[in-house]
Formats: sequence, structure tokens, C-alpha cells
Amino acid sequence: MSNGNIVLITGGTGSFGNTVAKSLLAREDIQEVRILSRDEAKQDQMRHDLNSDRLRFYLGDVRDYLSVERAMRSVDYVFHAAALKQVPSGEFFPMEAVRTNTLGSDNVIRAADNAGVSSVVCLSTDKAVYPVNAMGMSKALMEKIAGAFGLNNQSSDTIVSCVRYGNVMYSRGSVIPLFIQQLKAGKNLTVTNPEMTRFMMSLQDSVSLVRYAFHNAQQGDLFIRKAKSCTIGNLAQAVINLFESDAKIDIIGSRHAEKVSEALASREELSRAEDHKEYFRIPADSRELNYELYYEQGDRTRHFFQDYDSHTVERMSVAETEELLLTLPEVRFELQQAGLAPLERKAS
Ligand SMILES: O=c1ccn([C@@H]2O[C@H](COP(=O)(O)OP(=O)(O)O[C@H]3O[C@H](CO)[C@H](O)[C@H](O)[C@H]3O)[C@@H](O)[C@H]2O)c(=O)[nH]1
Repeated sequence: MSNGNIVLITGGTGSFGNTVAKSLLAREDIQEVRILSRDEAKQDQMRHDLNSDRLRFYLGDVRDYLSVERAMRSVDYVFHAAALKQVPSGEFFPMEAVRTNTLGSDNVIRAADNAGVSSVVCLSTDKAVYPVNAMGMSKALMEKIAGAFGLNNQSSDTIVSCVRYGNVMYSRGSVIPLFIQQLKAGKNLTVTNPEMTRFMMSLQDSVSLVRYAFHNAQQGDLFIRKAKSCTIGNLAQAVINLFESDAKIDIIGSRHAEKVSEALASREELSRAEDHKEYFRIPADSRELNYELYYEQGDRTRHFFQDYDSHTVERMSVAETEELLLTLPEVRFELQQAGLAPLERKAS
């Protein structure tokens, strides 16, 4: 980045936005960090917490093009994090997911192009791979819109890319804080299906993924970070062990539109992916829109028969899951509150 950079974070009042905003404000080469979001109370909280005259807030909604356009003026870089993320609510209100995640993302990309932004990184999820729920479907379409941008706007100066996350550990409303609350309340842990698997990522991992995409993206790229997975049964047991609790596990059955495992990359994507050590880069399919060609010639790249799936990648044992949980500041704080001195603790 060069001097005078302005960075916009859509949906920037969440945990991702706060972490990225803090690290950007710590850099002198960033002129301004803008947050575009809907909730004025969360903006006010963030204004007080970060207390910087280089932080500016725009009230608006990615669904409303004019509010996006206003926030986009003179911006150099965009992190597009605004989204509806809850799977169950998307099942009841799928068009709400479409409006925010799909049409809203289209607004962000078009406004960025019109404003001459250099780079847009769109945040997606593993639930967009072979999606079974409305949240994942709306995000899959966002990825398609981001990937198609370069095909249709070859003279644009705006690079549009995506990153895909697994489960961000301890994110708001997710299972780890729920398990800890249940333990603190003296309840048993509610496990949907102990064999279910999820990719586990820390907030820091997700921020480094976005940073990697930002520095390496070519038009239409999608990046994933390699990750280990764990079964939810192991996750629950690891929480019980760390808190030295005698709570039991109650099996409650899966919720609306859940998968037993998630894929961070499909077999079709893996066949054209580049291995970048900790990351995979999945370039856009840049073939032209001329169907006749494909009656005569197809895609001869190597083919994969397995997805990058949380059921088949390396799965963490209970002890490894404990180690990973101990790296989370929130878990350490909760352990300290419970008088369990996390600093000297070693996972069992
Ligand atoms: O009481 C519960 C609640 C959840 N689970 C299980 O715990 C795992 C994780 O559940 P979360 O609700 O924490 O996460 P999800 O996988 O449902 O989805 C989360 O991860 C996604 C990325 O894959 C998105 O970020 C999404 O917003 C976020 O909610 C799932 O297997 C779920 O079945 C339980 O066992 N018991």
C-alpha cells in the first residue's frame, strides 16, 4: 500500500471488522478506515473503543446502492464483510439472504468499479460449496458474481477476489461460547451430532487469509486457508476437559439445513487450484463464452475425486482441540474467571 490509502470495511462493526480496523489504524500509511454498516449503536461502541480520528462511519446498507456509493468515494481498498450469516434464519427468509448476500455484494462490486477502487476482497464461507441452505446458496452466487466481474469488465482497474472461511472459533452466536455458557450455568452440553465435522479457524487465521488474498489476488481469484477439522463430539469433550467439568453431553439432533461435514473447496475447484503452502488459490475459469468451442474441446486438466472436506482432512484429537482452544483469548479469559489459570495449563 502507498501513502494516502483509504480502506472501506462493509459490515465493519463485527469481530472481523474490529480486528482489521485496529490493525489498519496501527499503520501510518493508512489515511482513513471507513466502516459501512446498519447499526448506529454498534458504530458508536466501535467509535469509543478504537478512538481514532482516522476512523469514519457511514450509516447505510449494502442493499441500498446509493448508500454504498456514498461510502465508496475515493476509496482504494474494500473488505466486503457485510452479510446475513445465520443458517436457520436464512431458511425462513431466503430472500433476505439473497438481498444482502447476493444483491448487496453486486452493489458493492459495481460501486467499487465505478469509484475506481484498486481491490475488493469478498468474504465467503465453506457453506457456499455444494450449498444446501439459503445462506450458502446466496454466498455461492456472490462468489459467482465476483468471479464473473473480470470476465465482463476486462478494462476495469478493480481487482475482485473472494476468500472462503470455515467456522471462525468463538464468533458471535457460535457453538464454542454457547458450550462455555452452558457449562457456567451448570447445564449439560447440547451436541447436535457428535460425528459432525467443521473446519476450525481462529479470528487471526481469518484475518491473515484476507490479507493474503489482498496481496496476491488476480482478477476473479478465490482463496482458502488450509485448516484442520474436528468432530463436534471432540469439541464438546475438549471444552469439558479444559473447564474440568463433570457436565455430560446431550445429543439433540441437527438443526435446519445443516450438513454433516463442510467442504472448503470442491473437487472441481481443486482440479484447477494452485497450492500456496498454507493456502489454495483457485483461479477464475477464464475461458470465453463461446459454447461451440466446447463441443470440440474440453478441459483436460487433472481431475480430483475428493473435495477438501472436513470429514476427510486431518481431524484433531480431543487433546489437539484443547490446545487450539487454549490459543483463543476469550477461552483463556473464561478459564481465568473460573479460577483455572490458563497460562500455566497444558492440554491433557
Ligand atoms: O447447540 C449446538 C449448536 C451447534 N452445534 C454444532 O456445532 C457446529 C458448529 O455450529 P455453529 O452454530 O457454531 O456454526 P455453523 O457451522 O452452523 O455455522 C457457522 O459457521 C459458518 C461458516 O461455516 C458461518 O460463519 C456461520 O455464520 C456460522 O454460524 C455444528 O456442527 C452444529 O451442529 C451443536 O453441536 N450444538
